[in-house]
Amino acid sequence: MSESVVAAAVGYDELATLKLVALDGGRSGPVKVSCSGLADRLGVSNQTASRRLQRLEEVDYVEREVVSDGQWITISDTGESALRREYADYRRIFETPAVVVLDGEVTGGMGEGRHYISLPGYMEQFTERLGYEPFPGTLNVRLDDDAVRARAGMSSLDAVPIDGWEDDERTFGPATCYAAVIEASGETYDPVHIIVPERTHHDESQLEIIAPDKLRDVLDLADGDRITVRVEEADFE
Ligand SMILES: Cc1cc2nc3c(=O)[nH]c(=O)nc-3n(C[C@H](O)[C@H](O)[C@H](O)COP(=O)(O)O)c2cc1C
Ligand SMILES: Nc1ccn([C@@H]2O[C@H](COP(=O)(O)OP(=O)(O)O)[C@@H](O)[C@H]2O)c(=O)n1
Ligand SMILES: [Mg+2]
Repeated sequence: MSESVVAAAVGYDELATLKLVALDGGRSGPVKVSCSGLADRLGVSNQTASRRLQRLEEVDYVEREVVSDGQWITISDTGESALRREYADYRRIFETPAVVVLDGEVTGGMGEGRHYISLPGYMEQFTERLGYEPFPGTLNVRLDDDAVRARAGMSSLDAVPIDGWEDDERTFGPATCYAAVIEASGETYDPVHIIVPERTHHDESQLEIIAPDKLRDVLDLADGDRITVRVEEADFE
């Protein structure tokens, strides 16, 4: 039987039964199951529990050996795959993705990024903590609506903190950097970092990027060009 036919043939009742067999250890080898015990846990009659086990055997999700006081059940690779599909669904529901992909378009800013990035109080930290001296400025990206929502996922990813500091006249706020890769003009470029200054005049819809090079030059970017910024757990050094 093909995988798609099997998937359609087994409903959630059978999957719940398979899950209990797995919890009892059926994934790693034969596990002794009594129909009445299983029926109690599922809240169904003995007959129904027995029918579900038969069904799981018919679609090759389990192998069974019926003995006088119960049955020995082993979950097959196909059965395990079915459980893993459920597992993947729950991971999608509960786990924050380890990759955040943000799409948007290149835009001009207020012309202040250059000033801030050049300040020695920041530049020394960038060089030491990011491993490169950034081009003086921030490439600004106006994020698409769904990217504005997706950027919240960045908070669970690895970040490089940049500390606030002060000179004789004023204080400078801290910032957070996220290692990223950008894709634009059909090319991939890294390392870059998204920089999120704690004090900023931009709202969530704008992303600022720093990199060793002037990205407009190396990637031939102009205002309005599409760009993808991919933030991952991994270190891109
Ligand atoms: C590293 C860094 C530190 C910043 N610190 C401050 C700050 O202390 N106070 C402030 O008003 N804005 C600060 N800003 C934010 C800028 O004022 C502004 O919001 C933004 O970076 C301007 O970028 P743009 O010229 O690309 O539009 C900082 C920006 C960067 C990149
Ligand atoms: N790594 C970088 C940083 C900035 N830039 C560009 O360099 C210029 C100076 O950056 P900025 O942040 O002071 O200027 P705006 O973003 O405010 O326009 C802008 O045109 C940025 O788009 C770049 O191409 N690559
Ligand atoms: Mg900028």
